[in-house]
Amino acid sequence: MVKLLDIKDLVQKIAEAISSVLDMDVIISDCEYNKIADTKKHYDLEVTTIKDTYVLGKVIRTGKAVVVEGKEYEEQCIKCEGKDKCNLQAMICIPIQFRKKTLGAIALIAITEETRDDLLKNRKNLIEYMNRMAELIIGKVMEQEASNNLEIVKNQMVHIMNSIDEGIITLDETGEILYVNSVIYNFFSYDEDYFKGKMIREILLEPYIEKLVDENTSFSNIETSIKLGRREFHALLSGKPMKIGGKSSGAILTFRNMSDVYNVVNKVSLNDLSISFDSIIGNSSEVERVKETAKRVANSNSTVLILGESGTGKELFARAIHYNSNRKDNPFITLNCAAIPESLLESELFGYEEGSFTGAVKGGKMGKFQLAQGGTVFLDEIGDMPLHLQTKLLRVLQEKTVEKIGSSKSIPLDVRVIAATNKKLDNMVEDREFRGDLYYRLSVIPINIPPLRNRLGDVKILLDYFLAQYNKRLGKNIKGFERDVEDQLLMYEWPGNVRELENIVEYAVNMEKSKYIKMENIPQRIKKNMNEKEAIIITTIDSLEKKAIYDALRVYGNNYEGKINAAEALGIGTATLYRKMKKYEIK
Ligand SMILES: Nc1ncnc2c1ncn2[C@@H]1O[C@H](COP(=O)(O)OP(=O)(O)OP(=O)(O)O)[C@@H](O)[C@H]1O
Repeated sequence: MVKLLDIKDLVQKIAEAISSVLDMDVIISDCEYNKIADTKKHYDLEVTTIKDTYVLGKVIRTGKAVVVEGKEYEEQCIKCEGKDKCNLQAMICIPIQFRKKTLGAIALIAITEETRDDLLKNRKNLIEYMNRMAELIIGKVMEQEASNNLEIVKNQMVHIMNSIDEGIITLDETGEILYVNSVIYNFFSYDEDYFKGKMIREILLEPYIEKLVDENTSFSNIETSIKLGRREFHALLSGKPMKIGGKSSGAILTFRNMSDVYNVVNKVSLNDLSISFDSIIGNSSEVERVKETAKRVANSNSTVLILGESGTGKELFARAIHYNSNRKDNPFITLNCAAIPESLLESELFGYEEGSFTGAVKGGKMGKFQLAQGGTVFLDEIGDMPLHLQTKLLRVLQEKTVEKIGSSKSIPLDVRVIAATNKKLDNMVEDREFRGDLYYRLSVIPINIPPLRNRLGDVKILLDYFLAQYNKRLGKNIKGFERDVEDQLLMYEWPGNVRELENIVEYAVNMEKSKYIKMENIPQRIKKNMNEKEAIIITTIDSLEKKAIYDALRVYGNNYEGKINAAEALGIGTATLYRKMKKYEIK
């Protein structure tokens, strides 16, 4: 609530205006007995504070007007200790009221006989006139209140705009900058006034902004940069026209700092996939060795090429390398080169500008390299990358910059590349299916993950690990595998490597109702594998030889000529045949 004290100067002016028109003195008090105005024209009593014992005090207390016809008639005056110094002849005192509350009072004081007579004669008109003056004061109070409220709202708006993470610039309908929030001016270490009054095109020349200002066309998420001096604010820009009462009144631009965009990406990719080397299970010397190499190179920026069959854990290693490097707080972005149609792969990798091809999304798109800024790009199945993109990838790796499709602007990159494949890249290089120069560029640090069948010693620990994992996930308490099940799993060759093992455990834990996993919950192919082994009857070389001789003699006959032909068919000499027939007792 605004107080009269807040508009003291104005109230004093009103008091002086009344005083000079009527040639009387005016004193105005607020409801807290502060003297707000005093014309001091003829009045002798030095009023510094208003006392509630004064007539003014009484009017404030009661909210009712008082007319004093002379000091000797008014109780307040009779009791007043300053009455001897007071040359008051008559007075009209009215309350200033607003929303049924008394905000103060106005006293009109006549000092001379002449003005006393005037005052008393015209008391009705004067009270009316003073009421108008009180209304004028109230009007000013309301104005002040509205302007205070406006100021509060404005301050709140500025506070809100400065507390959000996005940069904001507001424009008038000609494109002149009205307001810039702290994200923008702090970034450039300028103060707000540097921007105010400039035309937006002086700091940012974008066709979208021209269209926004001229045609009220909104846009969103355009990648752009404001360059001032040596600093560059790299952002995703959106713009919306502002309308007040249906009338166009400028526009608002919002800038999402690219590093914040990357952080969001990072948070998404961090969700549940941040892993350490400890979550790579295996105690075979092969796995230990690979882990050791990966740990050692984690903090280097060199490109890593991970080779290994499908399901051996290539992506797991790539993640462990990233999350154990000093890039761990930045994004880990994966792209499976085999899973994306060739036509889309290029734009997924490098991004594109709006309108660069049919079907391009409005506003363009950032490629994986850009999204991984400061972090790591994992290019899975790199062996499936088409040759023309291999050339482009090589350029990106060498120049450490990327150009979006349809743009000639180079964006500097700080990205580490980890590539992986289950193909024999060296053979592909020989067959000219993979560029040799890219192969050498990628395989600065080669890491070979051996297939599970070459480290069957890891199977037991992996089975126990995944059993515990799926018990936890599925809320079960399966203690282990029945003896014959475990024997079979330990002997299986795992063509699908760890992924296959994990899937088998997941299935079994899902299906098993007892405390130990039984044979019936193990896929047929593993049992088949075993059955096939069991069905093979291993025979000795001698018995095979005996059978071959026997069969040949049955075909060619056991006479002299038959034996010559049989020996020839068996690929041995006739003498040898006679010797072996003797040995095997074939008559
Ligand atoms: N040593 C390991 N310890 C724990 N889990 C593993 C291990 N190796 C692989 N896995 C798990 O096996 C599954 C397959 O691993 P991953 O995807 O890393 O293999 P990949 O070699 O990249 O496969 P692909 O070539 O098919 O992409 C994942 O669920 C992974 O967590």
